[in-house]
This record gives sequence, structure tokens and C-alpha cells, in this order.
Amino acid sequence: MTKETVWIEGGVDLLTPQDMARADALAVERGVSSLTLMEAAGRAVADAARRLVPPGSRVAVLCGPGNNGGDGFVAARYLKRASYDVRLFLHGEVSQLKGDAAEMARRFDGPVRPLDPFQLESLHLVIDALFGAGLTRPLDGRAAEAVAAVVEAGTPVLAVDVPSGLDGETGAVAGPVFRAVETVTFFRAKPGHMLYPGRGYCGTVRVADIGIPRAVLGEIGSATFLNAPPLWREAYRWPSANGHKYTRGHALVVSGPAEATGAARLGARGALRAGAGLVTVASPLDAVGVNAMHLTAIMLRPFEAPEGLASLLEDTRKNAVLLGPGAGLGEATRRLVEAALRSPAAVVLDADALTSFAGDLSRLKDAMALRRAPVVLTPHDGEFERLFGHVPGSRLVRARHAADESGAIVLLKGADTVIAEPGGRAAITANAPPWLATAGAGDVLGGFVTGLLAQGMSAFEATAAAAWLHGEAARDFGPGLIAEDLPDRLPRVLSRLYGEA
Ligand SMILES: NC(=O)C1=CN([C@@H]2O[C@H](COP(=O)(O)OP(=O)(O)OC[C@H]3O[C@@H](n4cnc5c(N)ncnc54)[C@H](O)[C@@H]3O)[C@@H](O)[C@H]2O)[C@@H](O)CC1
Ligand SMILES: [K+]
Repeated sequence: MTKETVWIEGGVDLLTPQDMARADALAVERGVSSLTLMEAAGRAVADAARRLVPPGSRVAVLCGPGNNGGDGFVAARYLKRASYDVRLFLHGEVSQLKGDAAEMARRFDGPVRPLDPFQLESLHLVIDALFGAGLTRPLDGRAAEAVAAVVEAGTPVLAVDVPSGLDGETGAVAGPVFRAVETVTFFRAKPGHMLYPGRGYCGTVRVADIGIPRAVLGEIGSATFLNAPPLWREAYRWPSANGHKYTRGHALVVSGPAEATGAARLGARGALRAGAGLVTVASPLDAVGVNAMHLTAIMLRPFEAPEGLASLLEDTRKNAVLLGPGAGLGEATRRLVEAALRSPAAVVLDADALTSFAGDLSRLKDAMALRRAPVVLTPHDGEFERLFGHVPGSRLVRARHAADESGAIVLLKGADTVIAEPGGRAAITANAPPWLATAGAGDVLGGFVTGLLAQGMSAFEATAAAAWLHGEAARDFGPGLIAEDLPDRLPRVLSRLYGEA
């Protein structure tokens, strides 16, 4: 092997298959030949395969009729040279191959066999180079049979670009699809690698540098990002040596009535751990007693009715409000939301604050209409549907739709939480472990967002950072997590982040 593949880490731009075609074209315009790109892509696949199985292993390379197949021919050539027992199967005819793929087929000096599912037995690895960015319809015929045969044999799969059958733009799976242990993609990952169900089929996603200049990203102007620290690190507000608690904002978390106060306290603790200088729980009169019993570093202020909340918010140092966890459904909550939205504070609406506007989004929009400070809506799927109705498509599509429709930043919760702002910028969160789906975790997330907003972090970045920190705190804790653990794990995550900054 001549050159070693350079793996790209920390690139947060996600490119759709169309964006990738553009990147490819722009690279070619800048003088990089497309054959060189394909050579590097195939070599990266071979390098990844060499990490999975030792020389001498029996490796099947399944090549499709397009450039994904071209990458397969290159990988097969490198692996053959590195003493692997390579068997190449082509879905289609060599004579039908075009352009770079045809050239790479010429450069492969081994037998080309027709794709026959019955030959896919006793293999150590399958390299899936059937279809990548060019997938236009579900797999059928021999390709579908190959998927079934590989699943049946239980052979590990290394996917080239995307597992064949997976839509790289949306993560949708409309028919048979390979389930890979690892996926090697090029230049930048795609939304379909990060969105479910797609993410579940990709295994470990590794991104290879194939020589596309980074500068083409500016020209492509993708608005979809992976939610990771490079996306928001510069907007993060670390405490300064000469700062004090009053320069770190004051978050107000509105408690529900006496029988539902825990959710607000979880949110409040989240806001405090996320670094808000001061946190106050605003409590209905009947809940003051129970809240007082459980709060120490967090302050407590009673309020009565929307007027009471409004007068608490007349103190403009209270610059971020969380409303909804445990709030209860109905007109009383709607009026509290309207009172909060009339204040100059940033407002985070979660849970009952969202569901209270079910079927009446226009009333919520009216209340947001004249405000300048940000509004962040943090629905899970049920709350989303009650507020925005049924929106088809991936979580990315739905969150974008809701952000444009409402004019607010929308954080749509799930295993692949998406944050979208009006105008289309969006981030997909990919670090949440399964045990994060636990009662009260959403209340803490609302608190993290509110705490970061209180510190004056820009709203999209604050919301994205909160979601990432939330996932990271859960990963750091591990299985057995309950919501109470999340705020208290945050310091460990923050010190790592601080160390990197
Ligand atoms: N764009 C780039 O920058 C680079 C792309 N490369 C590779 O090129 C790939 C894209 O190549 P192509 O655009 O040729 O696309 P594919 O190789 O994914 O597919 C090609 C052909 O398959 C047909 N097809 C689509 N779905 C089908 C189905 N379900 N059943 C049967 N036929 C189907 C299409 O009509 C098309 O002719 C990428 O995934 C990547 O692997 C790499 O070589 C490196 C550079
Ligand atoms: K593939």
C-alpha cells in the first residue's frame, strides 16, 4: 500500500448526496481528477477492511453498476495486492460500466463474477459497493437476494459510502438494506448516517479524506450539521476570571402546582449546573412549601396567576425562563406562556406549555409575534404532533418545518434529536445513549438550554450545546441513569470540554 488513508474527525458539516456530487464537481474544477478521488475512496475502503480482517481472509466485494461499484473495484485491487482472498461480484455487465468505474474495472486484474447470492457463503467479510449516493429506488432482484444471503450467512459487512438500500439524505430505508459493522464514507458524513433508522444500519461511520479541498464547503453552504462541539464551541461562554454570578444570567424556572413540582426542580438544577449565575424557581402559592423543602442553592419566589409571573419578570435581570415541565394543561398554562412571552427574557417552552396549545398553534404564534428575544420549543414526538400536526419525513425535515412554521428554534427530541432554526440551519445530535430515555430527562434538558441562554449564548448554539451536553452526561454516567444524575454529571463533561477549549 502506498499512501495511508487520512481519516477526518471533527468535520461537522453534513452533506446530502447532491451536495457530495457538487463537492466532487467543485474539486474537479479545482484541478483534482475524479479518478484520483475514486482511487483514494477505494483505498480507504481497503484500509478499513484491513483493520477488520487479517490478510488471507476471504473477502467478497459486491460491486454495483455505478461509481459506488467503481470504489469497490479499487478496494478489491488493493486487498488482492495485500494478500487477501478477494472475490469480486458485479451486479450488471462490465461492458455497461461507464467513466471512472469502467476504468477502475480495467485496472482490476482478477476474475469478475456475476452477482450470485449462492456464492456468498463462508466469507470473512463482505464489502458492499452496490449502491451509494445514486440509489433511486428500493433494492430488488439480485441485489435484494444478495442482502438476504449475507444476512442469512451472518457475515460482517463493510459498507462503501452508505449501506446499499439506505437513503443518504434522509436515513430512510424503503426495502432490503445491508446492516454494516462499519461504513466508510468520503469527505463529510451524510444526514442519513446520523438520522434513524439509517444510523442503525451504518455501524461505525468513518470519514476518509479523499482529496476534496475543504474550501468547497463554503461554496456548497450546507445548512445541516452534526451536533458536536466544533459547531458551537466558539459561542460557549466560559466564566471569566473577573466575572461574578450576576454576569452569568438569572434563569427562572416555573413550577407546576403542589402535586407536580419535581419536573421544574429538575429543570432548575439543570440550569444551575449548566452555569446560570442564579436560578429561581417561580412557584404557585400552593407549591411553595414543597418546593422550599427541596431547594438550597436555587432560590424560590412565589407567584400568583399570569400577573404574578409577569411582575417577577419585570426584573429584567431574569433573562431566561423555562416553562412547561409539570405545568398542567389548559388555559392557565396558556396564559402563563403568554405572560412569559411578553417579557424580554429568552423563553424555553417544553411539555405542558406545548401541549396546552395543541390544535391552536396560531395563538402561540401570535404571542411570539412581536418579541425579539429567542423562543426555544423542545417537543418530543407526541408533543410535536399535537402542536404541528402530522408532518411526514425524517426528524430533520419535521424539525425544520416546525421552525419555519413557528418562527422559533425547535429541538425535536428523540434518539436522533434535531435542533432547527427558522431559515433551515439544523443540527443532528448523535451522542445520546439508549438509557437517556428516562423519566424527567427532558426536564433537565430544558434546564440546560435555559441555563446556557441565561449566560447569553446565542440561541441555536445554546440549544445544540445543551442537547450534546445532555447526551454526553448520560454516556458518562452509563446504564442505570435516572434524570437526577444528569445535572450532577455535567461538571465532568464540562471539564473535559474546558480542557479541549
Ligand atoms: N461524489 C464524489 O465525490 C465521489 C463519489 N464516489 C462514489 O460514487 C458513488 C455515487 O456513484 P453514482 O452516482 O454512480 O451512484 P451509485 O453507484 O450509487 O448508483 C449508480 C446507478 O445505480 C442505479 N440504481 C440506483 N438505485 C438502484 C436500484 N435500487 N436498483 C438498481 N439500480 C439502481 C442508478 O440508476 C445509477 O445508474 C458514491 O456513493 C461513492 O461511493 C467516490 O468514487 C468518490 C468520489
Ligand atoms: K454501498
